[in-house]
Amino acid sequence: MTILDKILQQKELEVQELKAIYSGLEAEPLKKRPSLYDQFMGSSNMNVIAEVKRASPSKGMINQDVDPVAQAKAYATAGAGAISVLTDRTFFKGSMADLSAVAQAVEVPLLCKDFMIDEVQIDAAKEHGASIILLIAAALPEARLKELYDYAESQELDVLFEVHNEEEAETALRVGAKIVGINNRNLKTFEVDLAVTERVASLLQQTDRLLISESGMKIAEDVERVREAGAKGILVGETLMRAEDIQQTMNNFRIPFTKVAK
Ligand SMILES: O=C(O)c1ccccc1NCC(=O)[C@H](O)[C@H](O)COP(=O)(O)O
Repeated sequence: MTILDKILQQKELEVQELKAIYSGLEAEPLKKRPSLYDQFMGSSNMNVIAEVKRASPSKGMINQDVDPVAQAKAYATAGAGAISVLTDRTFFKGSMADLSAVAQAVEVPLLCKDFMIDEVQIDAAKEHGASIILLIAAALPEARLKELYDYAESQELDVLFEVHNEEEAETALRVGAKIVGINNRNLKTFEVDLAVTERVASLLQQTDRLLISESGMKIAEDVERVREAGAKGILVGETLMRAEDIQQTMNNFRIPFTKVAK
């Protein structure tokens, strides 16, 4: 069984618990946030989705004792275009409480980073202040992805639709995803390779589609590589969580889209 299978098995249990809490509840967002899509498409610099990530299956503990609010405020001050909060407890040591606390502290678009398999998780994400949810192509059959995509849109949430290979990119196209995250990390083997963005982005080039390259960004050269492939945004967890100087790291990543004469 892969780690993704184990995570999804755990999500089945969590969904049962959430259904007991959320049945019949009409979720309201805590506050209106700017659209991730509009903001990133209109930007002249690489956009960063900065992630609050305490731990992960591939790296173990990253920063378990982080104050998510202080971290998110530091990200926003440093110029993050959006913030991602990992809310999975079992494998990433996050929580919905982290999401709520961050939602009250920052104004930027906010991603509930979890493994969505049911509408009730989307309700919970919205209720805790998220303006974006994640759908992972590898996690569900296409018909179910489409249902959840449409449900999230009906709730006025943006969807980051995550793919890792050409086949999943085709799924993203058929689902009609406007914002596609290309994850450089293979969620089954943990291998990280920026060539994934270069390969998969070529199938998704369309002027009105927003491409985000996810995972494995460490230095400015990594960001230049995915910019060349067509990414308008990057999703960064570990490097920012370990950064001694968040502002400096963010400045290194927020490279311009037009080449600057030297
Ligand atoms: O990060 C993991 O180990 C992981 C394992 C299994 C499923 C998902 C996983 N991570 C989620 C992510 O995609 C990353 O948190 C995100 O893209 C940031 O990656 P990084 O900058 O490399 O921390």
